[in-house]
Amino acid sequence: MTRPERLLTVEEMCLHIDTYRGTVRAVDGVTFHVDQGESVGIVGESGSGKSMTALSLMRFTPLAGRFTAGSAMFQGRDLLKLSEREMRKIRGKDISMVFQDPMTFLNPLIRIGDQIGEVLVEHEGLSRRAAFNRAVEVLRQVRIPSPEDVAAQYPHQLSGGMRQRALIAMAIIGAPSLLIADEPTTALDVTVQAQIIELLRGVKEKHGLSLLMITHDLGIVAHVCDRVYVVYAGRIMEEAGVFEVFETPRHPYTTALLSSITYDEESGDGIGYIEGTVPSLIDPPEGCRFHTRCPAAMPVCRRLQPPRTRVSETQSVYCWLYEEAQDE
Ligand SMILES: Nc1ncnc2c1ncn2[C@@H]1O[C@H](COP(=O)(O)OP(=O)(O)OP(=O)(O)O)[C@@H](O)[C@H]1O
Ligand code: NI
Repeated sequence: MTRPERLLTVEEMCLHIDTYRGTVRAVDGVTFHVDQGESVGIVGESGSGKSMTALSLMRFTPLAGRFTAGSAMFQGRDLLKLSEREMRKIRGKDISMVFQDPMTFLNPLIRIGDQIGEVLVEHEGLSRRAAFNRAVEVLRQVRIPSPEDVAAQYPHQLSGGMRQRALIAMAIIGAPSLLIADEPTTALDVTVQAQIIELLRGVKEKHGLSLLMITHDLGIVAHVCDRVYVVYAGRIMEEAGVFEVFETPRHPYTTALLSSITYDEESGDGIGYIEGTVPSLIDPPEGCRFHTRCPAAMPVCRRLQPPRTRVSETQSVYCWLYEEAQDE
């Protein structure tokens, strides 16, 4: 078996944001990777640092944010250290991103076709007209009906689902090798959600790109991802192949997340929501971040951050339950 090529390697990445209330450790020592052609999920509750992890890779982080440690190697370069000018060459061309709310990214004053074509004007030197025509083609690829008409429209003239399709068109027109999608369906109707997820899957296959899917929804992970990282309060708790995460979850947090989604099955009972909320990342718990909500917490969990324990080729867990030397 040939080893797939590594596309992105993030090691011990820390993004700290200074606020008037203190420093938010939004991403706090996160290690993960994405291989060529792979679809990787980052899943966790609200406030876990998923978006900040994604935005860090695009360097769309808040002004008050600082990378205090770590690296994010992409095609031989550390994304965390590039200048804004170098990043601009990468965005849209090598790495692109789809957001939860397309309106935060689409310019309301520019025609859809011109916005989508912009990356070709900027990076490939195409004329406005040629770029517009290519945009129409890509709008067709993402199955927008009457793409010529839509390309000439403005964002507010489109429905939410169509806007998200347009954003996906914009994300793929530059043929990036990595597409990051941050909760791309959360703001959409349920039926439209399924269509957008299917579209992303299709786009990934067709263009052979890698997908980093940020979501709180394990259903989407099951549907789209090859592997997944479970995050909590700015740290990774577990990483696993998509079957492993459902069949043999190891971390108590992963188990809790899984039980929180089984409620809508036949019986309707057994609602296992996770008690409590994600702690403030200004003054997060010592030791394992999850110990304050963990049913299996031991004294060591309160004091020391658990190391990574490998349990299979593709599964690792950061939990003292799996560490031999836990009585240190
Ligand atoms: N601009 C900002 N300034 C300061 N803190 C921020 C800022 N944006 C986010 N945070 C904080 O960073 C932490 C991580 O937030 P993030 O948005 O990455 O979480 P998330 O996992 O994406 O959650 P959600 O599922 O709600 O999108 C949170 O504690 C949040 O309050
Ligand atoms: Ni988010």
